[in-house]
Amino acid sequence: MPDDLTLPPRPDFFPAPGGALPQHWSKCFGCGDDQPAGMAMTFTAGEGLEVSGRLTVAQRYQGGPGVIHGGILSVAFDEVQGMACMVLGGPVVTGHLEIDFARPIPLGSVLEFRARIDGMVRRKVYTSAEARIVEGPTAGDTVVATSRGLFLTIKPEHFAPMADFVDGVPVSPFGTSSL
Ligand SMILES: CCCCCCCCCCCCCC(=O)SCCNC(=O)CCNC(=O)[C@H](O)C(C)(C)COP(=O)(O)OP(=O)(O)OC[C@H]1O[C@@H](n2cnc3c(N)ncnc32)[C@H](O)[C@@H]1OP(=O)(O)O
Repeated sequence: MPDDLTLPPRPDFFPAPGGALPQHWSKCFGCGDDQPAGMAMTFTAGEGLEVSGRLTVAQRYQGGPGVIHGGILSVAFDEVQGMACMVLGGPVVTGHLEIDFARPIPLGSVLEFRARIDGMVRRKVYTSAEARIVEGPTAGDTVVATSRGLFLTIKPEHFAPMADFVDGVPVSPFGTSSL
């Protein structure tokens, strides 16, 4: 990470710690409630710049026998770190995402993710996150996976070339941007 990072303020529009975060897009595969094939993750504001997310590891997320697929875990980390960027009040996209898979995660587990912005420079937003199993046979305080992300703030026009392919009507979660 660069040395000259700054941290954004926590804005007034952001929910108080423990408050639910709105979906960023109802059709999102990770969190949308209008996406039947999706992962239906839910998110809560934490202290400071932290957010937490929950994922129930459904049978259909199986990769190796009995365990979560690594790609599904990657989606969850992408999503929770993207949601941590919600404090910025405008859209971001993932530029880089890395995951360390530390422990097997059995199907049926409930995972809790915690993520935060570690710093920003220009349009680059550096994030990190970790996951623990909070329900299931191997639940405990052990960190089962960690991630680092780089998100880029974008102008709403970023998605304009995709207008012909959108399934649904995007809206701004806090009314702070056109996405
Ligand atoms: C309230 C509002 C709600 C919002 C809610 C959001 C929730 C979201 C939750 C959703 C979760 C799901 C989210 C998803 O899944 S988002 C879907 C997956 N991601 C994408 O589709 C993004 C595709 N990529 C692009 O569009 C462009 O490449 C982007 C926009 C990322 C950059 O192209 P752009 O032309 O704009 O920028 P630039 O090239 O001038 O680069 C600018 C700076 O960035 C640095 N750089 C760039 N790439 C990388 C890299 N890979 N590693 C390291 N550094 C990188 C670069 O060196 C430069 O640095 P510097 O010169 O300044 O030092």
